[in-house]
Amino acid sequence: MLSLAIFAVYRQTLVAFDLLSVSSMSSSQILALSCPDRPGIVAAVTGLLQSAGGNITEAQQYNDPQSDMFFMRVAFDIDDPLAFRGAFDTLSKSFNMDWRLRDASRAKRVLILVSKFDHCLVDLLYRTRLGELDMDIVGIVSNHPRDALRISNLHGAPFYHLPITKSTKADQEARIDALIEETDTEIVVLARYMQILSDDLTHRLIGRCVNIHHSFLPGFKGARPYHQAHRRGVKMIGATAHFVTPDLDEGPIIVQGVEPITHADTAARLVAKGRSIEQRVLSRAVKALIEDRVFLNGARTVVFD
Ligand SMILES: Nc1nc2c(c(=O)[nH]1)N[C@@H](CN(C=O)c1ccc(C(=O)N[C@@H](CCC(=O)O)C(=O)O)cc1)CN2
Repeated sequence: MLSLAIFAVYRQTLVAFDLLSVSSMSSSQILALSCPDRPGIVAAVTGLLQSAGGNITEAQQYNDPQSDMFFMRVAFDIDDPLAFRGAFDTLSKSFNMDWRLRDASRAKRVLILVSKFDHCLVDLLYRTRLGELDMDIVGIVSNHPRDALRISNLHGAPFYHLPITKSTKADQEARIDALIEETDTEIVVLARYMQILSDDLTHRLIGRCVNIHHSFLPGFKGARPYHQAHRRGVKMIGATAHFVTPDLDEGPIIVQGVEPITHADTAARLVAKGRSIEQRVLSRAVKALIEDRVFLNGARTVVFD
């Protein structure tokens, strides 16, 4: 009886090590690609994955009939991602693909910029602490000194107070630019950052800088959108997370959200009601970006749920 028990423990140990050895070999990868549409793209990608021993865990694709562009996102487990990368690089050339492949276990490096209103910053930090947002916050930049420092310390993220005046705007932005390079930032989040970024910087951040605008764009662009909406007598207010481009508040839209309001709501009430919409919309957009679910499609986007 004892020998049976010992054998059972021995067998379980072997199984555990075997599982460990297998799981230590395979890694989870995310492949995101776009290319001119043509027949055979999915077959070619999935066929290469199968021949490389990849196991697909999630896949979405979309062909835009207007732009005639094809978009695909594949999550998969594979033992040798480097070998697959080499083979896929060859395949991608025959389809003129724009693609990226990364290890899903590596959190994206994100820099957050904030000004006076920090409700979106607080929400992003909280959702990161919960594990809802799997991102590596490499720094928090504020041009206002007040609460952002205390909040950053709570999260343990490096805080950079970069004040700005009319005469120091260019220098201040140069320091942000340097920080993006030094920290190897992948995504820049403007969490109610109330400074217009230069054309040069926005061009260099195309497709990886997101802003939360506190209106349902294209309505009420520019400053004080809630007050504009109140004067217009709207019955819905909203928020829009969009890519940042040189054209203020015109960037491709990633996520939007709305809430009803009534005739009795003052402009201040709209500001208060809007905070939770902004938080919800920006966090959804950041989650989509860090999970490689967002694709630029001309002036629009493709966002895979
Ligand atoms: N190049 C871009 N920069 C920014 C964008 C954008 O789409 N393209 N979005 C804005 C956010 N924003 C509205 O959501 C916004 C921010 C700031 C201003 C503005 O007039 N700022 C003044 C300074 C105001 C101040 O000091 O309080 C300025 O920069 O001269 C308008 C709209 C973020 N940046």
